[in-house]
Amino acid sequence: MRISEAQSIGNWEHFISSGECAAGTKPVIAASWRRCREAGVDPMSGKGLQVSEEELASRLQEKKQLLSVAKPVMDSIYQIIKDTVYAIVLTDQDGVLLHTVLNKELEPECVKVNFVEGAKWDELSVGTNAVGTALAVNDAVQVLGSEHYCTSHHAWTCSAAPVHDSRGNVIGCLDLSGKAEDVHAHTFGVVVSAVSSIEKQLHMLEASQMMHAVFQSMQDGLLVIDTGYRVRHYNERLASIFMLSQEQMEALSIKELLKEVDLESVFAGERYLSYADCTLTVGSNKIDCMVNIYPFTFDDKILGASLTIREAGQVRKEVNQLAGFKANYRFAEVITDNSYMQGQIAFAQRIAKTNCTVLIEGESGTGKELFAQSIHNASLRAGGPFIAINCAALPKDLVESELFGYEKGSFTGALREGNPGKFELAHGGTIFLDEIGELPLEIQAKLLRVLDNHKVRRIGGKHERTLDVRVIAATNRDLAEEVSRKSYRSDLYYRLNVINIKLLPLRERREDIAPLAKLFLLKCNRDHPGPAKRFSPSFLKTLQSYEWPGNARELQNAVQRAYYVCSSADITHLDLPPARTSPLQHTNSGNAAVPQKSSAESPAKKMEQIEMESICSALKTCGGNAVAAAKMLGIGKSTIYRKIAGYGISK
Ligand SMILES: Nc1ncnc2c1ncn2[C@@H]1O[C@H](COP(=O)(O)OP(=O)(O)OP(=O)(O)O)[C@@H](O)[C@H]1O
Repeated sequence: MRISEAQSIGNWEHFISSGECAAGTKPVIAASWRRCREAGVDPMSGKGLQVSEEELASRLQEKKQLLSVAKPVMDSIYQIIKDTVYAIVLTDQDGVLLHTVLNKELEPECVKVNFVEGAKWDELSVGTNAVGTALAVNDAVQVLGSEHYCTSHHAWTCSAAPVHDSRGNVIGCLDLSGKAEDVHAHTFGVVVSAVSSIEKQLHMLEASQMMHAVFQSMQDGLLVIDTGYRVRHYNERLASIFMLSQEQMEALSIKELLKEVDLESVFAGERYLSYADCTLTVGSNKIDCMVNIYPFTFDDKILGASLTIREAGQVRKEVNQLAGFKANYRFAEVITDNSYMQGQIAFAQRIAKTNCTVLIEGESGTGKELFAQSIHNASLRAGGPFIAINCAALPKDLVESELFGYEKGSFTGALREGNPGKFELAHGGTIFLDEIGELPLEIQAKLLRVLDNHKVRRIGGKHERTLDVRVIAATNRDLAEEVSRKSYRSDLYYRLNVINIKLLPLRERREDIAPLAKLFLLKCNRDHPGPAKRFSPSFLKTLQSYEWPGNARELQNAVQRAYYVCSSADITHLDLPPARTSPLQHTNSGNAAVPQKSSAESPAKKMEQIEMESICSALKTCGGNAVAAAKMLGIGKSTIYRKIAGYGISK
């Protein structure tokens, strides 16, 4: 119940003289008076304490966001009360006035008690007052006339409520102060509801800033459009994917951009659309992207859609990293004591830095892929993918789609979304086309076009994609010979053969047998726990006397096999399979992948017999699976296919 003004003054005088609170003093006021008395506040003073200009500037800066939200609210309150003698004041959490909106009539009164911007109105400075007390008790407070601790404020009536941030911390205080005789029952309610509106807006601002940060920090491009196909929001990542300025982004034609996408069905109410692979049109640019589309609703009505857009190149880069499409070997790991091979390494190191197409010739297992990987790793595109593809291992009718990709529905069996080819996957890196001699003639023409203009058109595709891919091809066939027999396109051969590297078979660089064998043993010892094994002189001698038609790969497998078979620390010739212990004559053939034909009695003939039998038995063990059989024998896939055909073995 409200007490009379006279009674209220009596209560104040009683407290000031005795320190006792008379009955009828509001508890919140009584508690404040006691705090003020204890702190030694002078009841005869009551002037706001002015902070320095620098301090005020820094406090204003700190409360920029609060001010931006509170000022319009204060202005709209002022519009309602402008004909009354009132001041609307915003302070920070320490009670320092940051912003005031007031009726001119009140100005002199405010100046008298220093109720102006930059003055501090906490309890300690000016005793009980709505701002100071609301901040002290963290609650909305109304202080009427002589409830103020200092006599100079007894002509005032003030209502104030603290403002909180989203975590509940007090960050300021809103106050409505006027003449005591103008006291109005609704003032307190106005302050409380204005503060609640300020707090809600602050929370929304915080949430929207959080959303903005999430938006901008996304690795994907984000685009929000409305059902009228207008751009509503986008993040910087998207502008950088599209390579557009802010103005260009805002003027973007969504219909043109998303002409491949069925937006109508999104707006018609389908929940979600996912385009695994989609070409976006930005002006004259075509950008391959992965696009997800999610509609957004308000009051159950679809207002638009949000799109997440990832550059296909970026996705592929990540997939390449995860799937291990990278080159492991470097030139430092290529072992050779042969001077010709050392020259080839030096040459390959030099040309690695260029973007030239390279053709590596050599028998199976001589280290062609090792060279290709080393060239990639020594090149400027070492950070990009290294995609190896064996042209001989691909079914003829799939070579084109594997190399160049296909669009959705381009042929029976094509994936719904379409698929990028190996050339696209190699964008920014190197493609290694092994067994290039096996490429069907019609694909040779298409490959030639790609090499000439660096553009790829997927099967069923409408546009060409420009790619940055270095091509390294390899063959164990004599391509020049194939060209002269017209079974290989001469133009493609010359286009591939810009840089030529020839690798010698192992039998023509026998000095490499021992170092390579030692390297392979070192790897075995490193990969297996337990005491290290070593070669006996008899083992190395036997290795030297063998022809190694499967070259380094065959040697590697022979060493690995011996390592596993050998039960002691010394690996001897007895740990080699019988074929490797029967010495062969040197054939001295430069590119002989298939053993040379000779008389029925020759050791080479015997070797062929052994080889054929080994292949048959491996095929039998592997249920006719040539790839598994090749693995078992330690020879390349293409080698086994060639030998199966050469010996006329039926799987
Ligand atoms: N000079 C070398 N130094 C170290 N390792 C080698 C060397 N040459 C070949 N190797 C090893 O031999 C194996 C076969 O090499 P690679 O796969 O490069 O041969 P390739 O000529 O590409 O064979 P294919 O034509 O059958 O595909 C690999 O494990 C490789 O590491």
